[in-house]
Amino acid sequence: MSELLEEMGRFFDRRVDNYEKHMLESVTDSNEFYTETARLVPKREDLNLLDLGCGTGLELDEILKLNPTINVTGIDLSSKMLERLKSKYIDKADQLTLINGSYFDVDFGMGKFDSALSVQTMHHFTHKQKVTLYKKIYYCLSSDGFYIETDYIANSQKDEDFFFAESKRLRSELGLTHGFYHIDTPCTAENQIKLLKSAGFKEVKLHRQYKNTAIFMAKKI
Ligand SMILES: C[S@@+](CC[C@H](N)C(=O)[O-])C[C@H]1O[C@@H](n2cnc3c(N)ncnc32)[C@H](O)[C@@H]1O
Repeated sequence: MSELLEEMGRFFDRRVDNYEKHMLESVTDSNEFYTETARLVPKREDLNLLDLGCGTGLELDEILKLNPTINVTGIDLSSKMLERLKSKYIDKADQLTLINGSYFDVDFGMGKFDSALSVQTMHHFTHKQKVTLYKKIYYCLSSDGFYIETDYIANSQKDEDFFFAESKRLRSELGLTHGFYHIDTPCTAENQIKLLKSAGFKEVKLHRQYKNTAIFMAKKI
């Protein structure tokens, strides 16, 4: 496989050692969006949270400070990222269920979670893939549950179109017809809201927008 596009899990497996340093020191506004995301998670005893693309747990570092009794199901394609997360929280092992797989394939169940969230992982998928996934998230939430998405966003439709065209061009040049590869295809905040609403979420708000990252809150009812 050309190094131009790396398979998603392998991309993060290979970068695990420098991952947290990179996110915390080089990604614009990361000093704010992790803490703000954590602030939105309800503070209730024994809350059940689904974390999609949990990685090494940067958002969980903040969430666990505020919600020490939280139960987290974390799903990630990269086994190395999950190993790192596990080693950080040996003392919280009974609160963490870690699943090495794709959140497109893993069954989330029905009404099992009080909240779901994803941080910096959804900007790799098409509109159609996202709506399919958002429907799964919708069904796995309890009736008063909500989904928080913190993600890299495109600042205009022109930028979004450019990212998707580049992804299509590279995939076509490399003959990649399926599978997840690491290439950024962020959507505008407006499109994100439309996609979440079309999956069934009743109230979708842009909670906060930073330079290249936005936090969305999508309520089930
Ligand atoms: C940029 S990292 C974000 C990790 C963590 N949420 C954070 O903010 O530090 C993106 C993560 O999403 C995971 N990921 C990407 N696509 C995935 C998929 N289809 N299923 C599960 N995990 C996925 C990657 O393996 C990676 O760990």
